Amino acid sequence: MRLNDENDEEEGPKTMSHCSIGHLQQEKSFVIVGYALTSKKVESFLKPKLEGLARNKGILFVAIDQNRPLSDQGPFDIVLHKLTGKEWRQILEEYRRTHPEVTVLDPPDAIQHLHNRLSMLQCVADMNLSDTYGKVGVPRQLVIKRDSSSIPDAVTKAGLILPLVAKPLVADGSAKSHELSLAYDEYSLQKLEPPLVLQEFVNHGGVLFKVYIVGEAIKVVRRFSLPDVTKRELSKNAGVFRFPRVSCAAASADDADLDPSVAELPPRPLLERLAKEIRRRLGLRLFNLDIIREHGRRDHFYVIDINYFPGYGKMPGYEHIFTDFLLSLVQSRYKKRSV
Ligand SMILES: Nc1ncnc2c1ncn2[C@@H]1O[C@H](COP(=O)(O)OP(=O)(O)OP(=O)(O)O)[C@@H](O)[C@H]1O
Ligand SMILES: O=P(O)(O)O[C@H]1[C@H](O)[C@@H](O)[C@H](OP(=O)(O)O)[C@@H](OP(=O)(O)O)[C@H]1O
Ligand SMILES: [Mg+2]
Ligand SMILES: [Mg+2]
Repeated sequence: MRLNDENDEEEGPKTMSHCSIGHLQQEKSFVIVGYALTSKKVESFLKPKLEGLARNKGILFVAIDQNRPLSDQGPFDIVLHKLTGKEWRQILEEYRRTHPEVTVLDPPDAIQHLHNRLSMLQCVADMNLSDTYGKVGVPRQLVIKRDSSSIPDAVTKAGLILPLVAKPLVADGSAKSHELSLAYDEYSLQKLEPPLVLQEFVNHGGVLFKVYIVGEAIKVVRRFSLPDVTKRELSKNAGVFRFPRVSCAAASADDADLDPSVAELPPRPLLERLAKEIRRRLGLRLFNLDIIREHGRRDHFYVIDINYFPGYGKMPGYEHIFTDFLLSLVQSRYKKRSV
């Protein structure tokens, strides 16, 4: 591996056909990052600018062939992945056991926490984060495992306040796991198919904060979100409405003409504490958080979603942040070995 990064000018990527991984590894001149990503993710993340910058910093991205044993490939310094399924998880766990020298980003069992919308937010609830900068919680929520006819009673018993956001319990990256609905009355929820999480909708002025985390680096952007629901609207409407992935759209709300009390970013020290705690508690390094501010309560924040290996392509300056992070991982391993 080459640890200096003084020359980080951007350049187009070179393909691996010109040089073998073994040769580069042998010379210990490159950090080799094996990646197992969907083609959609490769397109949005592994852009020419990232590959070019990485190469100039001594990092090479190499595609993992899922049809060949992982141990026969590489050798890798780092494995980067976002694929689902039990089989892939087992392959990675086995690889981690037999290759402790390789950093797998991130460990599959840690990622599993994010595949269930209840366990995803549990660590934030447990944290009970409250300091001079503000308070961070999660919306009150209820899980419906089966039997949709039980929903109206369950909602009343739990004392949840309408409207509710209904989210599939499983958040595995499938299109279905992103099919969310807003319910104005509990009876209409019987139309939906459990397993579900029913979450109180928190008015937040139609803007949310996406907090991207790459190791210790944090970047926050504003995105458009669902508009507030007024008491009047609630009393006049009934039913359950599917809504699109509004905050996932690449359109940023950073330049929009917004009410300053809505647009003000959450205090940096609060986000740093939150991110650090989630990293520690979940053992994750690559994720983002969706955070909203309760409308009219400057210091009250709610985490509503955590995503593993999100769309970093939409994070400003991700190429520099990501490559620095990869180098820091190798450097810290290197230091550990030489003490
Ligand atoms: N409790 C809530 N209160 C207010 N708005 C909410 C709440 N939960 C979700 N939303 C709105 O719905 C959107 C989608 O919800 P969420 O982020 O949980 O879904 P997702 O499918 O996991 O999204 P992503 O594409 O970020 O993975 C949020 O970005 C936000 O606009
Ligand atoms: O494919 P799944 O596992 O569902 O993950 C998605 C995340 O849930 C989203 O948060 C990502 O979008 P953002 O980076 O806008 O959060 C989204 O980014 P993308 O729109 O670039 O694909 C995905 O990473
Ligand atoms: Mg989200
Ligand atoms: Mg999500």
